Amino acid sequence: MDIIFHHPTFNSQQWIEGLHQKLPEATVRQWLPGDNQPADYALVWHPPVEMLSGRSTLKGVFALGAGVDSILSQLQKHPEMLPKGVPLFRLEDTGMALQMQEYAVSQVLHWFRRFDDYQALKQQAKWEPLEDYRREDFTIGVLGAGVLGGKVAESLAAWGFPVRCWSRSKKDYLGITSYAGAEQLGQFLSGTRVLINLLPNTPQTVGIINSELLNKLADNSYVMNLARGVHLVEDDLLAALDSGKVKGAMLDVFAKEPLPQNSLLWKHPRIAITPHLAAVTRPEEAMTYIAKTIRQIENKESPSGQVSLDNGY
Ligand SMILES: NC(=O)C1=CN([C@@H]2O[C@H](COP(=O)(O)OP(=O)(O)OC[C@H]3O[C@@H](n4cnc5c(N)ncnc54)[C@H](O)[C@@H]3O)[C@@H](O)[C@H]2O)C=CC1
Ligand SMILES: O=C(O)C(=O)CO
Repeated sequence: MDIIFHHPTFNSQQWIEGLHQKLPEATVRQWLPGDNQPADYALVWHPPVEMLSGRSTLKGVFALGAGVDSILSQLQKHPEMLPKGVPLFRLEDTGMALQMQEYAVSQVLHWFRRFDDYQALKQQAKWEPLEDYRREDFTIGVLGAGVLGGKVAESLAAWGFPVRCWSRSKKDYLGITSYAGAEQLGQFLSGTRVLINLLPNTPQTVGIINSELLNKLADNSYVMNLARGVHLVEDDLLAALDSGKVKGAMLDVFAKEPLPQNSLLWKHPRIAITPHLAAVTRPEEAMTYIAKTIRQIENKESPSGQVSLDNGY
């Protein structure tokens, strides 16, 4: 079995050795330009078109992340990159859910305990105890309740917050109110105090966090974007912060990354920023999942994690 690997920043040797340990029968090699030798599987992130083009003998392509928007947009321009019938897989959790939970829970608690307000008071050297927020006024809404959003919702419910989620179809997470489809988006937003975005980037979700949506949230709401920058209309967020509708935002992802130096987001006192690291690929867990999936494909079983090209995620 031959496996080719390409990632613009990962340590290829670590992956080649790690995969070989988990799949001793496999020959794993870093793909280099000009290599058109046979391959059964390809592990990729931002692959050059020529790496995959015409490889009709592939049994599977693995994206080395959870979001497949960049590879799907490349495919739109170069459909020959994924020969017909070759399944595309993505990383399902593989250690990312825990990272997302850490990120979301710590920030929600930061807002809930009013540390943002105390930080502002501290700037003025003011000793001023504020009224506590109540959990019942702190409903959390998770946009996109899939592998990551579902786990984030569950971890916040465990802290006693009222939690709701919104997705394409209804979910059955314990203690979480589930809304589905465009027709229930308004209901989901009404009364939501903290909005956490974990949607995939598809034509249906681009620009979803805009003025119209923000205006439907509870007053003094908070926005956390952990999915993709294109989900959020940055100017609309700035306007909602300035009008007072939104009290604070925590952003991990941006329409343009790295976030340009002249972006107004940097300077806004009520926007916190992290450089797209809410959840990163953990090599050990990712390799375990990929090795398991390859074995399932070889045994003609149906593994989970296959991307639906029709749904776009
Ligand atoms: N900031 C970061 O470091 C990271 C960001 N991500 C982002 O998180 C996203 C979510 O990842 P997963 O939970 O693994 O994806 P998933 O595919 O398991 O979940 C997606 C959820 O969104 C819902 N959804 C999709 N289209 C919808 C629509 N039009 N209307 C309503 N609901 C819709 C689905 O029903 C599903 O519940 C990824 O696509 C990626 O963009 C992922 C990993 C790290
Ligand atoms: O896996 C993903 O989709 C990511 O955004 C990783 O940072």
